[in-house]
This record gives sequence, C-alpha cells and structure tokens, in this order.
Amino acid sequence: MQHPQPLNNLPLEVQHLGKSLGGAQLFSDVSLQLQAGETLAVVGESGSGKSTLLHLMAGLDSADSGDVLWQGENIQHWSANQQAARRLEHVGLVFQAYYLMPHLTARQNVELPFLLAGKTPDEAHCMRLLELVGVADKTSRYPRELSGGEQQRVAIARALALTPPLLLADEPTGNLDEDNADNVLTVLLDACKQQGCALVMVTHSERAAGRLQRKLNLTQHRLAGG
Ligand SMILES: Nc1ncnc2c1ncn2[C@@H]1O[C@H](COP(=O)(O)OP(=O)(O)OP(=O)(O)O)[C@@H](O)[C@H]1O
Repeated sequence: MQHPQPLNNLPLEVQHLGKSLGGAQLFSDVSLQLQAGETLAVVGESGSGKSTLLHLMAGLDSADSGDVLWQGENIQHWSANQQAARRLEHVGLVFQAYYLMPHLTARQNVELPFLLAGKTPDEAHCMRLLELVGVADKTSRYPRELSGGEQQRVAIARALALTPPLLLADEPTGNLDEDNADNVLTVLLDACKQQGCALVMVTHSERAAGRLQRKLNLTQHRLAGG
C-alpha cells in the first residue's frame, strides 16, 4: 500500500495498531509518526507492551490490526526475508542485554553487518564509529573483556554500521548504573545525530526519556502525550 507522505520526511508511521498476547489485549489503537532524524521515547508501566510495540516496528512480530508503514509501505504484509533485509540495512537494533557475538572482537562485531549484507566492511567507517562511541582503544577485545557500558557502546556502533535511517532501542541503558547510563545515552544520541538516524527508545527511566525530543506514554492500551 502506498502512502501519500514524502518518503524521507516520514520514515515510520504506525496506524491504529492492535495487539493481544496470551489472551490479553495489550493495546488496541496505537498510532504515531516519526520524522527523519527525530528522537522519541516510549515509556509506560511494566507489561504495558512497550517492547512488543518496538518489535512490531522492527518487523519481529505482527499486529492483530492496524498498519506499520515504513517509507510509505505497509511492512505487515512483507515476507520474513523482506523483513530481515529491512532490519539489516535500514533498522539498527539495540537491546538491554547487548547481544554481541562472543567469539568476535569489538571491531569484528561492528563489521559484521557488512558481511551479513554481502558487503566488504568499510574498516575506516567502523573505526570512526568505535571512536565515536568511545571504545577506540578496545577494538581487539572480546565482549567478555569489556564492561557492560563498553559492550553497549560496541552494540550501538554495530547497530549504526550500515548507517540506517532508524534505530530502535529497548532499554539500552537498563543494565547500567546511573552515571554509566547517562554517558551511554549521550553516546547514543550523539551517534544518531551525527548519522541523521531517527531513534525510538523504550525506557523505564523518566530521566532518560527526558533527554529525547518527544515522549509518549503507553497507558490504558493507548499511546498518550507528546
Ligand atoms: N510470547 C508471549 N506470550 C504471552 N504473553 C506475552 C508474550 N510476550 C510478552 N507477553 C506479555 O505481554 C505483556 C507485554 O510485554 P512487553 O514485554 O511488551 O511489556 P513491556 O511494557 O515492555 O514490559 P517491561 O517494561 O516490563 O519490559 C506482558 O504482560 C508479557 O508478560
């Protein structure tokens, strides 16, 4: 389905999304628009469906009703292969638990998306990203040799390796102490800004949410605010 909005100004739009899990209705009429380069926080009580909503935006799950429009196209009807290709090239994902490949060094983790996309890694670009997130002196270390904050910095660099227009982050600072969380969020926001990448971040932290341009609250099965 084509959408009349210009592609570059409105990469992501969610229309009247409904989702039930385990027989319970999580949300029934969730809509939002995300402009290019915009940063949006999604807050809400535990169990309200924030992660599920993010998974729908990533094409990792499908909704019961409503549409997820990606650059004007409804991804709800895409095949698993199309979804995977979109995620690889256009959507960076960052999770609370980092999910780095344990047998690859920090540099190799950041180069991995190039290999998965059948491309030669742009080594200079990957090094620039590792510098940008503040781990340039640890690029030969394996994840087990990095702190939690350092692992998340590498995961952010990996998510941005192919310069996606959208980054989806689920509690990216949830495992970090307050100072570390502040620093990693600074890195995340700076890196998104430098790359012109829009960000949707799920968080429990009002403090973290307050640093993004907009905040929406998933409450009583709807998205409210901002
Ligand atoms: N596969 C599943 N089958 C059944 N119920 C599920 C499944 N996945 C999640 N749920 C339930 O759906 C609800 C929403 O989960 P979700 O992880 O989206 O919430 P959340 O707002 O991100 O929560 P939190 O803030 O605690 O991470 C929860 O009650 C959860 O137990």
